[in-house]
Amino acid sequence: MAVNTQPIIRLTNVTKSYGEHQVLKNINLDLEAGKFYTLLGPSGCGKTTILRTIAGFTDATSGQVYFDGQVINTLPANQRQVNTVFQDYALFPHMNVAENVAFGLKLHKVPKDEIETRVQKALAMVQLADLGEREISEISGGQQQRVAIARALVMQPKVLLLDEPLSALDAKLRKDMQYELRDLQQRLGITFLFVTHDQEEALAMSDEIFVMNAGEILQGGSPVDIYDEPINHFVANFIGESNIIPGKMLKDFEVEFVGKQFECADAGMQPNEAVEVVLRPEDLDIVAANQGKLVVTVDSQLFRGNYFEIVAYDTDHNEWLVHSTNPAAEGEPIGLTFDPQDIHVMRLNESEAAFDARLEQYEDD
Ligand SMILES: Nc1ncnc2c1ncn2[C@@H]1O[C@H](COP(=O)(O)OP(=O)(O)OP(=O)(O)O)[C@@H](O)[C@H]1O
Repeated sequence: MAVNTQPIIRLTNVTKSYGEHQVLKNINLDLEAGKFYTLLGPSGCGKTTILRTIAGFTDATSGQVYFDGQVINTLPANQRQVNTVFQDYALFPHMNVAENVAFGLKLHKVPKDEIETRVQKALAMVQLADLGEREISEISGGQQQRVAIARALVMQPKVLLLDEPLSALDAKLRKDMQYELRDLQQRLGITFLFVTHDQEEALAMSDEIFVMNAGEILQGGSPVDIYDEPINHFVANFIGESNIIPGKMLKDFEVEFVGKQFECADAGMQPNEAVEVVLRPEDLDIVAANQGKLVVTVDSQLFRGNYFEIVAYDTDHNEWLVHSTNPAAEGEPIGLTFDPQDIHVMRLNESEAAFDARLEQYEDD
């Protein structure tokens, strides 16, 4: 039997403009059924606009939005099999918890006893089975957040859109909810599209992350791929902490930076092509100055609980961030070592679109 690989949601060449301001530029996105996806990017990059376009609250200026293979650009929001959990929860303050969850079902004229069963089940899913009769003003922020999720899940959507649903919670509750949401998604097996500007949250929760900036998706991939192989300076900087150092690709598997040559794992660039080299702070080991592949001078350090964050400078005045379990002496030189596969070489100003364009040109030749 053929496996259905059609994406549940597909966006092709979607743009959105408000007057002169283009807030989405040629968005292409495929979401498979049953996976946890995250849109990650800074404030104002267009994450919410993508969610609203999928939900049917905003019309795309151009391009197509598909649900299960059908174009849904003109389908009203209430007829889409998609529900949204909003950042501010948007609960009805004059209704109790159960009434809030029941609201959408009543609107769809679902029979009363079915409503009761489904509401109870949805409340149990988010561990609020006993709080149905409480007023919204009588529950905590974290519980309100769960009501908002229950209210969306009770509609049995195929896709759940979550717009920064954890941003109002304190750090501890936020971590707990990350686990719970991930667990819920896996148990229900529906597609989640989650929006955040918190890279740690995105890395912890997602099957796949789309990193956005200024209305564009710069890179999509698994958390490990995006962390280990950032496509450009922006992604490297946005996902985790990085040392990004200017360099030159001498030939395949050989790169130069800070005036020295290093073996690396990258290939396929022009000889002597100008590049940027990414080295993660946790991939650098400190050794005696005369044994290092590079020598840097320690400027300052902070104790971060399970490691020391050390700031140092090389002779070209590049700043180096190093994570070490041992402290270093400020003002003193230290040696840094790293493995060839810890060096990640990036082309300058690389984006997936630019890469794809190059590939197409290559295929046409
Ligand atoms: N109705 C509107 N009219 C004009 N501009 C809008 C409108 N809605 C959004 N924008 C603009 O579109 C851009 C993208 O907004 P969007 O809300 O999608 O960003 P975001 O990535 O979700 O940001 P945040 O993380 O702050 O919520 C912003 O510059 C915003 O000001």
